[in-house]
Amino acid sequence: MIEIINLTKKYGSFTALNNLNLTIEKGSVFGFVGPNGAGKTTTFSILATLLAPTSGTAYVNGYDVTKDPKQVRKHIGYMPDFFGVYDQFKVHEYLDFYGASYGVPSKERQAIIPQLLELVNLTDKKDSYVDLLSRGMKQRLCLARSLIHDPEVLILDEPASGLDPRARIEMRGILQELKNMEKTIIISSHILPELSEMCDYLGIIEHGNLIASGNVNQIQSQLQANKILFVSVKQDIDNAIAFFENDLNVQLVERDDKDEQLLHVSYEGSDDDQVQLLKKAITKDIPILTFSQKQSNLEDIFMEITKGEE
Ligand SMILES: Nc1ncnc2c1ncn2[C@@H]1O[C@H](COP(=O)(O)OP(=O)(O)OP(=O)(O)O)[C@@H](O)[C@H]1O
Repeated sequence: MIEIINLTKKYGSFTALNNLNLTIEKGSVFGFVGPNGAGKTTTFSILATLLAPTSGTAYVNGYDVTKDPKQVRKHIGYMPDFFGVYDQFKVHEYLDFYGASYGVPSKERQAIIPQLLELVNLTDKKDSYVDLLSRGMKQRLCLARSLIHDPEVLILDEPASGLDPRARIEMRGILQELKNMEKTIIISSHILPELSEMCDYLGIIEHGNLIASGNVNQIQSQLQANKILFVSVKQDIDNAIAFFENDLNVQLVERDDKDEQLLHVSYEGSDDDQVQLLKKAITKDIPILTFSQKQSNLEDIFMEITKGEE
C-alpha cells in the first residue's frame, strides 16, 4: 500500500509537485498520467527514497519514505525512466549482481533468476551480453532487476517509453502477470490509453497538481465539465433549437455539419435534469427522432486539458 500525504517538492522557487495526496491500495494498479514535466518522475523519486520532499511525506507499506528509507527500499522495486546497464555483464550475471546488492542469498538468486527471466521472456537471452539486447529487451531486463528481491510494491516510471507497438504489448502482458501476483503497482506514462486499459485507478497530474483521480468513469466526469447531447428531430429544427436554448442547463446548441436534422447540445445538468428535459421536449411536441449522449473519449479530454503542455 502507498499513502502520499500533502507531498510538495520545490526546486528553488519552482514548485514541481504541489500538495499531492493519494492512496494506492494493496494489490491495485495505479496509473499516473501527465504530460512531460508534470511531476511524475519527481513523485516517483521521492517514493523511491532518492529525493527528499520539501514538505509532506509518503508511506510505503507503513514505512515513512523520509524517516525509514532502508525499510522502504526493501519493500519497493523501482524502475527509473532512464537507467544504465552494465554492458560487460551477461543477462543472468546482471541479475545476479543486483540480487547480491540487495542481499538476496546465492541459493535464492539461483532459484529466482530463471523465474524472472521466464516472466520477462528473456530465458533465451540469459547468456547474451546486456549490451547486445534490443531496447525492449533492456526495458524488460530492468523490470526483472526491480523484482529481484521480490518486493510487494513496484514503482515503474514510463516502462513502455520508446518501445515499438509489439514490445509495448509484451510489456502490458508482463504487467498483467505482475498484477495477477497481487503486487501493488504505480506506473507512469504520458500516453493515457496505454494506462487506462491496464490500471484499476488513474491519477492525472498537470503542473504538479493532481487534477483528477479515480477509475476511468470518475476521471471522465471530473474532467468533463459539460456533456454533449445528440438530438435529432424529424422537422422544425429551428423550433427545436429555440426550445433547447431556453433551458437553463444548456450552454450551447449547434447544428451538425453534415446531418441537417441533428443538433449538438452542450449540457451541464444532472442525469435527472436530462430526463426532465426529454419529457418536457415531448410535451412541447418537439418531434424527437433520437436523443443520446456523446460517448466522450478519455484521451480527447486529456489532450484538451493538457494542450500546449508538451
Ligand atoms: N533537479 C531539478 N531542478 C530543477 N527543476 C527540476 C529538477 N528536476 C525536475 N525539475 C522540473 O520539475 C518539473 C517536473 O519534472 P518531472 O521530471 O517530475 O516531470 P515528469 O512528469 O516526470 O516529466 P517527463 O514525462 O518529461 O519525465 C519539470 O518542470 C522539471 O523541469
